[in-house]
Parts: sequence; C-alpha cells; structure tokens
Amino acid sequence: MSARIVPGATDAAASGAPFVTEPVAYDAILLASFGGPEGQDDVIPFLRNVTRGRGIPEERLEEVAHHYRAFGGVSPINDQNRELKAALEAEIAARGIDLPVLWGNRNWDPYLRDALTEAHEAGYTKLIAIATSAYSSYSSCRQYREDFAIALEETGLEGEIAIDKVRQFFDHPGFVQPFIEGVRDGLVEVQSQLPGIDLTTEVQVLFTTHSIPSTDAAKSGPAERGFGEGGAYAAQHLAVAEVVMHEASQELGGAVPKETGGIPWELVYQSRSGPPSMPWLEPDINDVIGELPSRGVRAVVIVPLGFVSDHMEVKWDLDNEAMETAGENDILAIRVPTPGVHKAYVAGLVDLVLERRDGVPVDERPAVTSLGPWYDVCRPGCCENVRLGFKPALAGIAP
Ligand SMILES: CC1=C(CCC(=O)O)c2cc3nc(cc4[nH]c(cc5[nH]c(cc1n2)c(C)c5CCC(=O)O)c(CCC(=O)O)c4C)C(CCC(=O)O)=C3C
Ligand SMILES: [Fe+2]
Repeated sequence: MSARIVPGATDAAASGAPFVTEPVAYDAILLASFGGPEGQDDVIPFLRNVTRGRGIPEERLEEVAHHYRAFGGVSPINDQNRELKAALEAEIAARGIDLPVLWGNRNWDPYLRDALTEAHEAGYTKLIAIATSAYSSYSSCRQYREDFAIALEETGLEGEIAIDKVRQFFDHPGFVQPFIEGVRDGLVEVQSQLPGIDLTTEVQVLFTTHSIPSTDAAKSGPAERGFGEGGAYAAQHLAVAEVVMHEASQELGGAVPKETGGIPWELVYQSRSGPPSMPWLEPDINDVIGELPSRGVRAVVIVPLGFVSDHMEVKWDLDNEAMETAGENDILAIRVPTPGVHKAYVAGLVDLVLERRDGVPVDERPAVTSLGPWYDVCRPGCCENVRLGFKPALAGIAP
C-alpha cells in the first residue's frame, strides 16, 4: 500500500546510501504534531495522554502542569501548527500545486484519527506525513510511525489509507538556515551589548535539544550504522551544530580570527523527565551555564537546535529557566529563534514532500551533513523503544 522502494536502490546496510521510494501521486499532506492543551481543564488529561505507561514520577507531572498553568493552560504549540499549516498552504498555492494539508496530533485535539477521518471523507487514499520533529529517536520519529498505525486501526481505515513519511530533516538546508541566521545575529547582539567581548574566549554557544533516555538514544537510527552511545540522535545534532557554527562564523567574517579555534560551542540537553534512577542524555543546560563563569565566559548564545517551534520546552525550559540560571550567574544570554514559519523552513518542508512525490534520486537531495540525506523508509528496528517494547509502525521496512 505505501510507497515501494525504487528497484535497485542501494541497501543502507551495505552501502551507506539511503532508501529512496518510487514516485507516488499523494492526495494530501498529513501535518503530524505533538499536540498540547488549550485551556486549564485540558492540562491534566493531556499530561495523562502523554505519559500513559511511562513511569514518569508524579512530581514531574505536577511540575510540568505548573508550566502549562502559567500560560493559562494553553500550549503555544497549537497556534504554531495552525500558522505552519497556513504557511504550507500558501507555499503550495504559490507553486501552483494542488495538495491539501490535514493536521492531526499524537496527544491532543485534533487527533491523528480526526485527520484520517477527514482524509477518508474527502476520498484521499495516499498521504505523505510531515512530523514536526527533525531528528531520529523513538520520541521524534518512531512514535509518530506507531501512532499512525494506531490511528488507522482506531478509524478502521487500515488498507484504505496509506501513510508515508518524509525523511528526518535535521540536515535539510531549509531547517538549518534559520539556525545559521540566528547564531550569526545572536553573536552580533552579544557584541553590541558587550562591546569588545572576545568571541573566541568569552562567549559559549550552547546548542540545546530535548534529553531522552540513554537507552532510547542508543537505539536511535539504524543499528548497523554504529553511531555509538548517543546513537544517531546525538550524532545528528553534533553534525548540524558543526555546520551551523561554520556558516555563522563565515558570515561574521573578520570577527573570528582564523588562527583561533573559532567560537567555542557544545551540545547540551534539557527538559529531562523520568525517574532519577534512569539515565538520560547529559549534560543539562543549566548545569553547564552554572560552570561558565569559572571558565571566564560572559555571554551565552542558546540555540534550540532540537526544536522546530517555540513550544513549551522553549518558552519555559529555555526562556524562563535557562535565562534565570544565566541571570544568577551574571551571564548575558541570547536565545536564538526556532524555525517556526521561516520562509526557508516552510519551503524546505514542501520540497521534502515533492522529492517523495517525484522520486528524486538520492544524489539530488539536499543535505548539509555527511550523515544524510536520511532514509525515506526507516530500517527494521530503527528507533525502537526497549522500555516499552515492540509496536508495529508504518513508513518503515517490516522486521
Ligand atoms: C525528543 C522529544 C521531543 C522533540 C521531538 C518532537 O518535537 O516531538 C519532544 C517534544 C515535545 N514534548 C512535549 C511535551 C511533553 N513531553 C513529555 C515527555 C517526554 N518527551 C520526550 C522526548 C521528546 N519530547 C520524552 C522521552 C519524554 C518522556 C516520556 C516518554 O518516554 O515518552 C511530557 C510529559 C511530562 C514530562 O515528562 O516532561 C510532555 C508534556 C511537547 C509539547 C510542548 C508544548 O505543549 O508546547 C513537545 C513538542
Ligand atoms: Fe516531550
């Protein structure tokens, strides 16, 4: 039912080349996201949806509920997805293409099942999904694929609707461009607020992403590529951060002398949950900020590299918590924007759909790191969750 692999497309295990599927005349785009509460009464039911069977401590739930409560019980993520949907529709219309966009979430209204019902009523049978998540891991890829399978089952539309998913887009230029601009502008802002600051010794760029359990990280991406401890998840972030630093430094020109090691940067993690006994990816952004004064650092540029929009993890964990940590340590902190509805990002997402529709060959697919372009179809066992066990997933090769 779903897209077939192009005959002769090389096996990633053997060659390192990604799978590319045959062209498919898709009927519509399925914009798939996390979902979030839209009022105080939604907060607890939403958190129950997200954490069912996950062993998240009650204190953590109360803590997160408090973040939502401070925003009137309304997550910013829904309006961001409404804006993204409108921006995609505008970009598609501007290109003279007829491809409707349906929106469905994993954890809150409108649910994926609602979008599938809508698709069925409109007579659509072939959907191409864009998940609002760029990297490889259980939470950011496979869980979407599992939830597509569950939504088809819930609606009884198995066999009626096929759902493919665009490749993980962590290294697509459309996703990376806003971060390059943001880091460049952030460093310029630091220079204007602290004239004479030395970018090579007194500034630290912190690329931050969602922490995940270490066991999930180790399983992220196809096992045979052997990414090591942090799996594809950490490797992808590191590779993109390196490109962003290189490009942003180039754009700053003379401000970064060639003979230095460049502007110091590192990858940090945030928004950890789960029981304290369970290892999650570290170091935590707040711990790192706390150590910076002793290294002589006076300013940080915080780059939310793991996030596509300013949802709660950005608005609370960065704009509140990390900013507060920086303040306590007398460090100037500038937070770089997320892609949001940046023109390059929106155009890039449409390009990702069209490369699937048209079956664009691998060597013509844009990717700014040597890890990609990523697979059209996930490999067996890719991003499996050892804590929760095996669940069937769409848009992958069956084990
Ligand atoms: C990698 C990753 C992304 C990025 C990829 C992507 O974009 O999908 C992401 C995004 C998001 N996470 C979000 C919210 C939550 N995530 C939670 C819990 C968890 N996230 C995890 C990972 C990730 N999460 C994990 C491993 C857990 C533990 C539970 C489990 O093992 O699955 C919890 C439960 C409470 C808590 O534990 O914090 C909440 C409320 C929202 C909505 C924000 C809003 O409303 O604006 C968004 C976009
Ligand atoms: Fe999350």
